[in-house]
Amino acid sequence: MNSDLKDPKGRKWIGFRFAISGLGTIVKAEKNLKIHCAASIVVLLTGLYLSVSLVEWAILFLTMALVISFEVMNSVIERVMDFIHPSFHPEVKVIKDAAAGAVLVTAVFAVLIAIVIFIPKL
Ligand SMILES: Nc1ncnc2c1ncn2[C@@H]1O[C@H](COP(=O)(O)OP(=O)(O)OP(=O)(O)O)[C@@H](O)[C@H]1O
Repeated sequence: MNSDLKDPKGRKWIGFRFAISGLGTIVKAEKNLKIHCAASIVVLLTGLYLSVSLVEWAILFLTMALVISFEVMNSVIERVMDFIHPSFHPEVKVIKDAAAGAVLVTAVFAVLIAIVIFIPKL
């Protein structure tokens, strides 16, 4: 076991460090996640440029968190399925397609939210 885990002073940071490391690994490996992160940067810059309100910022932050989190979970599900069942199976297809569908739902609504917030300010 990692000796850091026994360090009572560092304990509260351990989960945080592992979480950042996990995110880094997934972002490096997944093209779609890089695209969502790039889109989030564009949204942040657009929000600054168009001076969106505090409530609009809150909605944009929530939306970006939702899309990125769903994409991370989609990648995790893909990896779990590849690990436990590397060969083709119709149920794996259903699971992976449904996980991808969940990301699609968040992405479509994120675009709608961006349109509703940004278009009237242009
Ligand atoms: N073991 C499998 N059994 C059945 N279908 C599979 C299997 N692996 C992948 N697929 C099909 O291929 C699609 C893409 O799966 P893959 O794991 O390659 O993800 P990906 O190419 O990273 O896709 P995404 O763009 O959603 O991240 C799945 O949605 C599913 O339809």
